[in-house]
Amino acid sequence: MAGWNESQLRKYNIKMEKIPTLQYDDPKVDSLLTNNKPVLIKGSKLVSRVLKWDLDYLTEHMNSTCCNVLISKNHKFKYYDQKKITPNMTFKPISRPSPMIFSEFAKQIKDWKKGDSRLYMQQVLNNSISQRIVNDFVKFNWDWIISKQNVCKWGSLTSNLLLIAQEGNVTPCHYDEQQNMFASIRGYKRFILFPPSEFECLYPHPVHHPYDRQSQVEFDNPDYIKFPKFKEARGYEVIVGPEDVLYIPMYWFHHVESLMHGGYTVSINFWFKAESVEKIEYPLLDHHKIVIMRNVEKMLAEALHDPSEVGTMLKTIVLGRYT
Ligand SMILES: O=C(O)C(=O)[C@H]1CC[C@@H](C(=O)O)C1
Ligand SMILES: [Zn+2]
Repeated sequence: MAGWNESQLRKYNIKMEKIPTLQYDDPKVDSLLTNNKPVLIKGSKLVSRVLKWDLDYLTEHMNSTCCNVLISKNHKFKYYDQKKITPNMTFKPISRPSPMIFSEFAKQIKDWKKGDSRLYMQQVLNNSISQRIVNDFVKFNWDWIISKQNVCKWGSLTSNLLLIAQEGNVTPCHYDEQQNMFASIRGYKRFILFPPSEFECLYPHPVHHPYDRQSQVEFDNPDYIKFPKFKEARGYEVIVGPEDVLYIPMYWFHHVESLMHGGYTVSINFWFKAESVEKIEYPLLDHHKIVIMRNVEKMLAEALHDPSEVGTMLKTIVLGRYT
């Protein structure tokens, strides 16, 4: 019995294949990881000793800790970079930070009624959290995850994000610039992943926009006039359940949703810097091309002293000359 069913998934008009699911000791796991290919890994026991991290336990041990909570008028929690909001910009994000102490967050989740704003806790785990949480943190299967970090020659572990979502919460499609091992502690999450080569079908916002790295396409109501290639996007789908670990390769786009009617979910991710020493070899990999495009946007904005002129100059370079 899977513990979930198709009726709990939001419906999108996207072509999707499955992501391979392998046992942690299957040698194919390392070959997928080292080739930047997603894989769902079972049996690693990465977070098995913290399965007790439910709202009651965390309230008891994080009670008065102030945590980073996002609040949204709908079910979407689209990340934005505060530092990229300029004074003359009219930017109205769907979700916004609303820091609160853990016990308040837990209470609002429990008392939530349809129509209320939704909440999503996304709290970086550091030693300012309670001693008990720190004690639990050291019980992760560090030997296993460090062995993966080494076999893939990833850089340092930069952070762990503790994620507590209400059922049905959605993190819209975006990519990150770090390697990610994503572990589920409670509940089920559906991931739709797209390789970096799908960049032109997913239309991420310009680099200097606060929504940098986030797709402009509303999956539940795509604007096929503005984003015609979205029709051709080919994704990969996987359901991540308790104790599963999903490898999300850097620069792979991902849409994440906590299954509807599945209760709240508790997850934790492990973000690693990319290769410690990544020598660029040819032919370039698809994610290298995203890095190059990002550098072109950054360099042009720097040279023009005005990010709003970047699009005009790129059109001048391309239209009628490279098209
Ligand atoms: O781990 C990542 O890369 C993310 O995007 C996290 C931020 C929101 C989380 C979610 O599960 O909804 C996933
Ligand atoms: Zn992400």
